[in-house]
Amino acid sequence: MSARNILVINCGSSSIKFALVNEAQATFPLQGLAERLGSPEAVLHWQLGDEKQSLEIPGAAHLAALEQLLPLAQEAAGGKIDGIGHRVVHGGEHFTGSCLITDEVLAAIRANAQLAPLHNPANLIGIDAAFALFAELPQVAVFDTAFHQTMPEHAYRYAVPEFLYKEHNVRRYGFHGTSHHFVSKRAAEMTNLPVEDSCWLTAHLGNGCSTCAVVNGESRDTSMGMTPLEGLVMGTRSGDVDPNLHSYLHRTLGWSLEQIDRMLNHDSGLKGLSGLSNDMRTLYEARISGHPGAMLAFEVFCYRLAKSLAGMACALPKLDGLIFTGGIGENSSAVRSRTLEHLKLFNFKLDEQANARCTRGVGGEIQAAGSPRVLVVPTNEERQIALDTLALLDV
Ligand SMILES: Nc1ncnc2c1ncn2[C@@H]1O[C@H](COP(=O)(O)OP(=O)(O)O)[C@@H](O)[C@H]1O
Ligand SMILES: CC(=O)OP(=O)(O)O
Ligand SMILES: [Mg+2]
Repeated sequence: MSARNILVINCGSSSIKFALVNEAQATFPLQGLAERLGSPEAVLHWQLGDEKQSLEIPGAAHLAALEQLLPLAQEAAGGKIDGIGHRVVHGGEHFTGSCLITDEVLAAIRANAQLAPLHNPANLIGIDAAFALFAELPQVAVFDTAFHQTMPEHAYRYAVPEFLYKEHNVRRYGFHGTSHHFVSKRAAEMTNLPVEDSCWLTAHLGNGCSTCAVVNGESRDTSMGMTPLEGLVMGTRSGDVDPNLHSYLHRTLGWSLEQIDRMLNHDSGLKGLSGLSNDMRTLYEARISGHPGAMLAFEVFCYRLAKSLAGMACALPKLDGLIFTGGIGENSSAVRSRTLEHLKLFNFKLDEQANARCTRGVGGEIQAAGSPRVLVVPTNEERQIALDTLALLDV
């Protein structure tokens, strides 16, 4: 049997990420596809226009993009795609692992759309488009939430009346599980520690940001909650605010729930604090030239991240290393450095040369001699999705 090709589709709220993975090689040569779309990267990031980054998401734009992309992907794979893996953000309590997509699975994903309104509807567009074009291929859903189903009840329950959990699914789920899982496994490999006897704090810092405590290969706690809004400061999301903010804004300003949701999900975070941008690269430049909003956004981001990591440490019996990943975690030596300055009690110290070297896909250990281990580990959610898909094609 020749090595199989897996197409990975990650339809996000404002972008479609896309990869082709061949089981015999770490990266699939995507030249054909990359050239046709004018991108030299192996994992293509197809950004939808800025004007589309809103709640009124343009199903049509996602669909149109996929209708153009999928045939090109098939061509790039030499006409042979053996399975399709989809990132699905919210699987609720229903899914503790990846699974083949059936009608029942699709119904369960639709039922969870309320809990991840920015993500699940976009994920469903990807699945529908792939079924329309490749009806005969097995398709697999890989859930952001599945890795966190090992959290103990004291970590996943909110202190609200029990019936809200039992009858209405109100609990913490956690997200970015594919990434936290991938980087913690990879960190164990990089340090020659057995996955089943190693403990990590992970910080996934992309557009969405979350921390996780990983004990012996399992998630024990994470900063995101019922939806991907809880926890850290993110690109456009506020992270934690006082839950009374909703009623306060409603009573004092007359804002509707939709307005408040929109403000917290789209107009807050780095963008709201800086008044400038949700992009850490822009904020970095602006901060150097003294932009007060950019300086404040950077400081709040790093302090809140440090505070979350310190909290996550409660779930660990020991610490083998702190891992930075995601676009910001992998590239911003300034964020890594400033965050660790807030964690003095942990004795973290960085080797600033090693810290500066870790960017653009270069990972490694960055702590100074004698400090607890700190690693930069490039994440690869697409590869983990491909591996899960291959495993399900075998059963
Ligand atoms: N060189 C860099 N320095 C600082 N931040 C960076 C750099 N490259 C990318 N980023 C940041 O990474 C974030 C996007 O991360 P990414 O993991 O690609 O997001 P997504 O959640 O969409 O997968 C953006 O805030 C971007 O500014
Ligand atoms: C769950 C989540 O926040 O995902 P992303 O970072 O892709 O927005
Ligand atoms: Mg991401």
